[in-house]
Amino acid sequence: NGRSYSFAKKCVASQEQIFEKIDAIAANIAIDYAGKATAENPLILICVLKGAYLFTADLARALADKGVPNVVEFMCVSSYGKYTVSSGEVRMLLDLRNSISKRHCLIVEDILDSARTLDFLYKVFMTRGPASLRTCVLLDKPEGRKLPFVAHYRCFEIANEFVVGYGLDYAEMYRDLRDIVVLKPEVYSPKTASEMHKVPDSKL
Ligand SMILES: O=P(O)(O)OC[C@H]1O[C@H](OP(=O)(O)OP(=O)(O)O)[C@H](O)[C@@H]1O
Ligand SMILES: Oc1ncnc2cn[nH]c12
Ligand SMILES: [Mg+2]
Repeated sequence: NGRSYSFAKKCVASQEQIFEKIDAIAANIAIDYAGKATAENPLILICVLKGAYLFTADLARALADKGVPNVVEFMCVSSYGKYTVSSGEVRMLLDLRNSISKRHCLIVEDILDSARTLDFLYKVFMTRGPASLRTCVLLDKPEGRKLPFVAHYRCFEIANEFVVGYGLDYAEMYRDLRDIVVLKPEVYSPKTASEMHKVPDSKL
C-alpha cells in the first residue's frame, strides 16, 4: 500500500486489511441480527471514545451496506491516561445520550487488552436492561488480560505489544494513521519507556 512510517517498527494491520476484516465482521453481524435490527428498532452501536471513533464510523457504514439499520451512541472512559500502562481504574467521562432499555446494543471498542474497560462497561450497561448486549473489538490482545473477558466479534488478534493508528493513540498522538503499527521504542521518551512496565500512571 506504499505507506511506511519512520517511527514504526512494523505494520500490524494495513488500512486495506482493516477494511476487509470490517466487511467480514459486518456480514457475521448481519446474520446474527437478522430480524432483530430493524428500521424501527435499529442496532445501537455504543462507540467507546476516543479510540473506537474510526472503527465505529467504518463499521456503521459496512452494516448499513449489509442491511443492518444502526444508530450510534458515544461514551468515554479513560484508564490509560497519557502513558501506555493501564492505570487500573476506569473512569466514566461521558455517558450515553439515550436509554438502551429493551434495545439490541453492541459495544464497539478499538482494543481489548487488560479487559478492565470492557468488564466495567459490560456491567454498567447490563444494569440498564438492554434486550441484548454484545461486544465488537477491532484488536484483541489476549495476553494482556488482567480479567477474564471474551469479545463476541473480533477483527484481529495481536501479540502483546503496544500499537497505534486507526484511532489508537500514544499520548493522544498517532490516532490519524491509516494503518495500525508498532512504534519504535525510541519514540517513547526515556522516562516513559522506563515507566511502561513498572509504574502505573496513577503512581507517576
Ligand atoms: O482492555 P483495556 O486494558 O481496558 O484497554 C483497552 C482500553 O484502553 C484504551 O483506551 P484509553 O483508556 O487509552 O482511552 P482512549 O480510547 O481515549 O485512548 C483503548 O481505547 C481501550 O478503550
Ligand atoms: O496497544 C495499545 N495501543 C494503544 N492503546 C492501548 C490500550 N491498551 N493497549 C493499547
Ligand atoms: Mg488510548
